[in-house]
Amino acid sequence: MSIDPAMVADRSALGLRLADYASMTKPRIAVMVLVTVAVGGFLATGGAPDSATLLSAIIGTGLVAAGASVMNQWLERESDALMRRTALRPIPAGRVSPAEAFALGTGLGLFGTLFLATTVNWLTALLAVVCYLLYVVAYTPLKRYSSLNTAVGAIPGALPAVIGWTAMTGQLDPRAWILFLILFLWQFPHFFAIAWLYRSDYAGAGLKMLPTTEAGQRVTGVQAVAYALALLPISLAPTLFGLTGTLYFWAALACGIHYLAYSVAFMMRQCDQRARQLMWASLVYLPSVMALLMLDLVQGA
Ligand code: HEM
Ligand SMILES: CC(C)=CCC/C(C)=C/CC/C(C)=C/COP(=O)(O)OP(=O)(O)O
Repeated sequence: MSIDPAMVADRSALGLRLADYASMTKPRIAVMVLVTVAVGGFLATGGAPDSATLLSAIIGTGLVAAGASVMNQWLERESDALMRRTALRPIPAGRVSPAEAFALGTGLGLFGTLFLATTVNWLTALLAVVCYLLYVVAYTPLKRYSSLNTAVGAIPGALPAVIGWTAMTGQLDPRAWILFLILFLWQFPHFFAIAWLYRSDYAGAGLKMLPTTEAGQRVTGVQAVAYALALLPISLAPTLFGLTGTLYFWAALACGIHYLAYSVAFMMRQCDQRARQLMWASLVYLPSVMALLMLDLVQGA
């Protein structure tokens, strides 16, 4: 049997296209977002969520978040082309057309919302829509105008935890906002470290981040410390409000001190090396605290 070279070429072209689509959904960030949905679901149910509903919430939110990330890249195709970190993304590199990305981003958003509304509940679908709109319609355009964009972007970054909660209970509960606050505050040192590393890229593309101005550069480290400091007591709130036990309390305290120490080190000497270390510390902190919450909840359930 002979192999048709045209068919092989077609298949590998399709494979490359699907890989491009997948990369536009920012899969590593999406996975972490979905972990926060799961933790929200575990927290709402004392560690014993209905697994079918939670799985539906994870799939649906994943589709909406993926759509939002594609739309973010559709909107930023011109500024992405100007930055070294993003110039090779599928749209600026010319491998995926803007129209195709727009269709994918809106299609995933719509399908994910309908999926959540039919398999989970309407409140959860509504929160996902709010998240999508805040990310795409508020945060992304605001990057051109004000460094306050980070505070706006941190809302859709943190809301998925609340989505996990409402998926399980069908209602909003004040305790769901504890997890929201942990995620909200975590994002500032996370992003200030990243924005420091890419400050000239951002400035060159006309995007306003805290360290893209001299005045902002002077306070980037102080602000990272302020948010890491505020995060410390908030991260202990799950135990203080009776959601988790002492195992979580002490381990979260240790994680918070670790994150704070790297923020302080960056404040004391703002340089690329310490910014990179802080970025890594942020990427250690979040999965650690999420895993600790799960561990404590599952153990206590
Ligand atoms: C204001 C909010 C946020 C901003 C502006 C932001 C920005 C970024 C940027 C630009 C990177 C790429 C760094 C690089 O290429 O070296 C990154 C990495 C990352 N972010 Fe964030 N982020 C935010 C919130 C979040 C949230 C909410 C999560 C998850 C819950 C998250 C998880 C991650 C992860 C896992 C990485 C490393 C993997 C990767 O580079 O794709 N981030 N973030
Ligand atoms: C359910 C739902 C819609 C959830 C949204 C979750 C989500 C994708 C959060 C990400 C938060 C965020 C501001 C990322 C950085 O984008 P960026 O534009 O600064 O990153 P970039 O420069 O790499 O494009």
